Amino acid sequence: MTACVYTAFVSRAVVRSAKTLPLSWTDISPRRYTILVPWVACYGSIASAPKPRMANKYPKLSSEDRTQYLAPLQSAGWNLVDQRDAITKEFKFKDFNAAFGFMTRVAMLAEKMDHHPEWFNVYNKVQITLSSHDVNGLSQRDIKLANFIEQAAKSSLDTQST
Ligand SMILES: C[C@H](O)[C@H](O)[C@H]1CNC2=NC(N)=NC(=O)C2=N1
Repeated sequence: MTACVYTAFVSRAVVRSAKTLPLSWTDISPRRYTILVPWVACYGSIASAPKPRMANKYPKLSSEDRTQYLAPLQSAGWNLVDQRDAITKEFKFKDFNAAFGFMTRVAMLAEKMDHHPEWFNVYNKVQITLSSHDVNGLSQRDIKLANFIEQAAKSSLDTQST
């Protein structure tokens, strides 16, 4: 940290003294080394500083969360996947155009959320599975995306085949 404070003070001097770029390390004058070494030390101290541990904004769903948020989705046709903590649902549309339009809308939000569905599309069918890698299971991210998917599918109701 001392190196960082020192570095801040000499920054201006570095800019002023760096009129020409050195051709090799041996061309750097001892004066410039006194500036360069603290820079390296400064970056080193920042890089090796322990990263503050932030509580996960989207932790794994608790059993209360599951009753509250998963149950309504299960009633809407989402199922738990065997052998892993994930949910899945298959949507069927009128044709490929309707299916792809739906996927496009979902893709927009997924990218914005940085949370992407595992999905499989053939013609008018779209199978979707949701899970969160960082918690190795279901989180609020999956709930948010699943609820949006439900809305997007509903708005394609006229194009959704039953
Ligand atoms: C590195 C990147 O931010 C992560 O891999 C994101 C991207 N998309 C993701 N999608 C899903 N479904 N789960 C994740 O945990 C996830 N994490």
